[in-house]
Amino acid sequence: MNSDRELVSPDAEGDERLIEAALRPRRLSEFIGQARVREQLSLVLQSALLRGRPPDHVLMSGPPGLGKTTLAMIIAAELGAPLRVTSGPALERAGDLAAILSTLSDGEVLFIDEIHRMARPAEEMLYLAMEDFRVDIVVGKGPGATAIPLDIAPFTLVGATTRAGLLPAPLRDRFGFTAHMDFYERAELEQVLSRSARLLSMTLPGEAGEEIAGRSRGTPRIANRLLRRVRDFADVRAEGLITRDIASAALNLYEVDAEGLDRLDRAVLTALLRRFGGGPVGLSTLAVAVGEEPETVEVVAEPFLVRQGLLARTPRGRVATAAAWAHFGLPVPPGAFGGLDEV
Ligand SMILES: Nc1ncnc2c1ncn2[C@@H]1O[C@H](COP(=O)(O)OP(=O)(O)OP(=O)(O)O)[C@@H](O)[C@H]1O
Repeated sequence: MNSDRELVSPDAEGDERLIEAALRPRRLSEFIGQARVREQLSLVLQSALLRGRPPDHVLMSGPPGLGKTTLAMIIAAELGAPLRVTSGPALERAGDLAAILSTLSDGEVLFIDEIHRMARPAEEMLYLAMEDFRVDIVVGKGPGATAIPLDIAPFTLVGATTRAGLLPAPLRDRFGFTAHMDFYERAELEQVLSRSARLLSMTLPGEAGEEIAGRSRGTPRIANRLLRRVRDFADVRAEGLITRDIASAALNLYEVDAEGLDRLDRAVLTALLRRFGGGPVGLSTLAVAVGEEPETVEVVAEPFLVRQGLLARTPRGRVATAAAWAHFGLPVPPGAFGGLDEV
């Protein structure tokens, strides 16, 4: 059975990947929300089609589960180009990347997920490939090593990262367009849910969709996952009938709270409030307190907590806001907020 962490985790695993594939929008016009990114991207793609040239390289940044992979697939579909998919951690050596780059076809879209986790030598090879559509294949070792230049087909790189700040400037600068993906509004998630319900042949009344959307952590992947748990609950306990109350009972059962906070979000806030008096406290100290890697706390939990106005990142460390104290029904102690009246 799923733990609440798995249920609201923004990462997809196993069978979920298959269901996700079925629910993915295929064209830009079907993609819900992210209006600004959609419009910007549409211009980049249309002008490339007009010129008959591959568009500039595209970087997408933002928390997991917001649709970066979906958009990469859409870019290829809109261009009518083939898509090659890889990820930063798979590119350990320059040779791994060279093998892909040298077999790209004209105009192909190369999607590198988690591009900030690519090994350094591969990254350096990518600079030249992005700029000049060329790679230098190094033959031999030591002083006798020679670089043999190899032309590659013009391609479009689509990179995705949850941590744009970790990308070295020379790599970041080689992208002609950066799409900043943000958490979805509740109304947008309602649209995602009603589209998914239609594709899954479910009847989802608006009020029930509203309830699920409000608990989806601003993330389409989580919305789709909660929808399936509500369907399970309705099938077993309510003869398949979904109402707001049934959705709410199902989500309570799975311990998804009214703001959609997951186990990690709650652990981070509880540690911050109870162990560190609301902060300020450094990221690594906070991460140790919840038994997670600092990167997980920073990438997975914090962006949503900041967006919900529950946590602030300050130069002196992480600070819980008045709303965080209120969320847990705790009184704000004197001297809270680390002396900052901003929060
Ligand atoms: N704008 C959207 N409209 C409808 N569904 C969406 C949208 N964005 C994402 N989804 C749904 O959410 C799921 C997750 O999206 P996707 O895999 O593209 O996220 P991601 O940002 O690439 O996450 P990760 O980086 O973890 O792979 C997809 O299956 C898709 O069904």
